[in-house]
Amino acid sequence: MQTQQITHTSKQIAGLALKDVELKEMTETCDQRGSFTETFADHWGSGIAPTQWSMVRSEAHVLRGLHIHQRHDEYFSLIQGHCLVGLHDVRPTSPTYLQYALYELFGTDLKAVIFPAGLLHGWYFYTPSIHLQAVSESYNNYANDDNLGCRWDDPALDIPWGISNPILSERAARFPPLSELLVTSAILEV
Ligand SMILES: Cc1cn([C@H]2C[C@H](O)[C@@H](COP(=O)(O)OP(=O)(O)O[C@H]3O[C@H](C)C(=O)[C@H](O)[C@H]3O)O2)c(=O)[nH]c1=O
Repeated sequence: MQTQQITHTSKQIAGLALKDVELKEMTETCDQRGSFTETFADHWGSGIAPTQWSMVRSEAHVLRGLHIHQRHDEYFSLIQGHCLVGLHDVRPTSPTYLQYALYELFGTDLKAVIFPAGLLHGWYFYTPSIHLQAVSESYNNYANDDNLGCRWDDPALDIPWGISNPILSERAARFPPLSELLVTSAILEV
């Protein structure tokens, strides 16, 4: 059995270890045909029970988010490309409330960021990329009433993205600052 030679390591590059957030390592087993990697298994005990899996392609310089969901947990794994995953904790009862975490992921070092409801999250892609995403509540259920967001570059988030003028969706370009999101939503009352 061979394992993939890792040239770039997917890891947290800034911020704190946020409560209940996991960077899950995977084992890519290689042979002469290619490789095989388990990307999720119930027995990992990761604390998320996915009800929907999605595969997402992104162009270079795209930033998706920041979004917040108050009911569902989420799983993110980069399969191909190079990206950043930014998180900001807005759970008032969390010991890491209002702290952030920033991860740099490479498709050549498969890892998953798994995080609970109540964390603002977004992903930036340096190169054309493909990622897997899983949620514990399906989009057809949460889209209309649990899908808020805030500006990705609000200084109050503290996230050191190190990028400028990413490509956003029209909706994300209109997102309010964090302070407005916290006031206009019920996040502070959770
Ligand atoms: C999320 C989703 C979207 N869609 C459709 C709806 C739109 O026509 C299109 C793009 O959706 P959206 O602009 O919401 O996608 P993102 O901005 O990439 O949102 C995603 O990334 C951020 C960071 C998140 O937190 C969202 O939960 C996550 O799914 O795909 C679906 O058909 N199913 C889905 O589950």
